[in-house]
Parts: sequence; structure tokens; C-alpha cells
Amino acid sequence: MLEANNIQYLVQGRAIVNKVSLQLNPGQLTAVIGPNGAGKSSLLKLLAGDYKLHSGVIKYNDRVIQNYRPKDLAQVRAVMPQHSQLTFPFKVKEVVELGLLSLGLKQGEQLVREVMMETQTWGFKDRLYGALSGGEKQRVQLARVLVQIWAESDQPKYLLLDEPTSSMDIAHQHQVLHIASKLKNKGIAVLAVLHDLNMAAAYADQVILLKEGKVYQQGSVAEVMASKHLEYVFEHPIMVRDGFEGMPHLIQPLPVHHQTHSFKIA
Ligand SMILES: Nc1ncnc2c1ncn2[C@@H]1O[C@H](COP(=O)(O)OP(=O)(O)OP(=O)(O)O)[C@@H](O)[C@H]1O
Repeated sequence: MLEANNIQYLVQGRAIVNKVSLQLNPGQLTAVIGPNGAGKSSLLKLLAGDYKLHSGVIKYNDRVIQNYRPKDLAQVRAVMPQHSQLTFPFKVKEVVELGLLSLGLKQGEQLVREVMMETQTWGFKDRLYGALSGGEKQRVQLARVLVQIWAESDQPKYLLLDEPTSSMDIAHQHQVLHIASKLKNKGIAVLAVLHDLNMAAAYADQVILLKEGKVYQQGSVAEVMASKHLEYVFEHPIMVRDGFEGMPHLIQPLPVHHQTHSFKIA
């Protein structure tokens, strides 16, 4: 289990992540949602170990994150950041192979091929990464981080994704979240920062709704993605309906002129 207890991250005295506690369980997909600036990416970076905690504790599989060497942490958790810069003219397959380096491996042809097939990137493996579309690049980056945690293991692993589908068409958005769902069967816990509320509703087992660095609501889709919670946090009219045949809710943000009431809780 990944466990965060009362974690805080301060910038110039301001709590960007404010006493957040959460658990990521193997076989679960957790969506982190919330408005711009709510602290979603900062929370993910704290969990990844990229930001230094001001206070609180993060444990991966009962071991405090500071006690992991970088190479050991890389075997337990993989991180796909919002933006990945590459200045060298790498080919697509070479970018995916970078995932092997973080494991200290020099070769892994079969592994690389498997994740590239899964992410539908094998078909353009010899193209230059820099020439790909935004959505194609995201799939390549996903393949790169999947390499890290793809192999079977006796310890739970974690995949942290920061807006992994932001540049993707609808089919590829679903494909990525479908891949993330399949990882659950491998005993991997997935955390994804998502802006698309419908995608979060469709795939998440647990939803964390952030507002101003704090957890406003945390729980199942049905518990968290209620109109009153979403409207309050996003300060925007949002209609929530039951979906088709047991499908999760349909979240319908309404145009601003439909706003009929204030979203501040009295
Ligand atoms: N290193 C930093 N220095 C100063 N301010 C920062 C730093 N990192 C984050 N912030 C601020 O903290 C707040 C939360 O940022 P964060 O990127 O975590 O939000 P977010 O919820 O991921 O937003 P978005 O949806 O726009 O990606 C923002 O107000 C941001 O400007």
C-alpha cells in the first residue's frame, strides 16, 4: 500500500498541499480531480518523492519513502509527469528504452516491445520522437514509464500519472485508462490526475477531490462526484446524472449562463 499521512508542502509559507492523507491500494485506480491550482500536480510530485515534504509521512509498502534508494524506488513506482522535455533527437523506441535505464537494465527487447504494443506505439517505433503529435508523445511517455513496472513482482507497485490523456482524442483517452485499468490486475495501484470528470467517473475506484491544497472529498465515484461537491469546488454549474446500464454518472458542466446559485457554502 502507498500511504500518505498528513503530508504538507509549503512554498514561501503557503501550503500548496495541506495536510493530505490518502491510501493507494493495489488493484485500485484513484483519480485526483480539482480546479487549476488546487495542488494536484504538487501532490503527485510529493508522492513520487520529487518534492521534499515539509511535514507528514509517505510510505511505500510500509517503508518510509526517504529510506528508498532512487534505484529501489524506481522499481516500486513509475511517474509520468505532465510535461516531458527531450532535447536530444531520440527515436520513439529509444525514448521507451529510457525506462530500462531507471531500472539499471541495458536490455529488455521483449519488455519494450510488449509495452509498445499495448500503448499502440510500436507502429511508429523508428520515427523521431520530436516529430510526433502531442497525443502520440503522451502514449510514448506512457510506454516509457510502463517499462519500469511491467514485470511481475512479489511487491505491489504504483503508477502515478499527471494528466496522461490531456492531448489525446477520445478513443486514445479511453485506451490509456483501459490500460491503466488492466494494470490493476497486475496488482498495480494507479493514481491519475484527471481534468475530464467523465473519464474519472468511468474508471476510478476512488476519487480525491482537491480544493486549495486540501482534500475536500475522498471516496467512491458516487460519494465524491455529487453535483453539490463538484459545483462547490469548481465554482461552476455541473449536472450529474445516472449513466446507461450501470455505467457511472454522466457529468455535464453547464454553460456559465445556467448558473443559478452561489457555490459558496454558507
Ligand atoms: N515551485 C512552486 N513555486 C511557487 N508556486 C508553486 C510551485 N509549485 C506549485 N505552485 C503553486 O501551487 C499551486 C498548486 O499548483 P499545482 O500545479 O500543484 O496545481 P494543479 O492542481 O496541478 O493545477 P493545474 O490543474 O492547473 O495543473 C498553484 O497556485 C501553483 O502556482
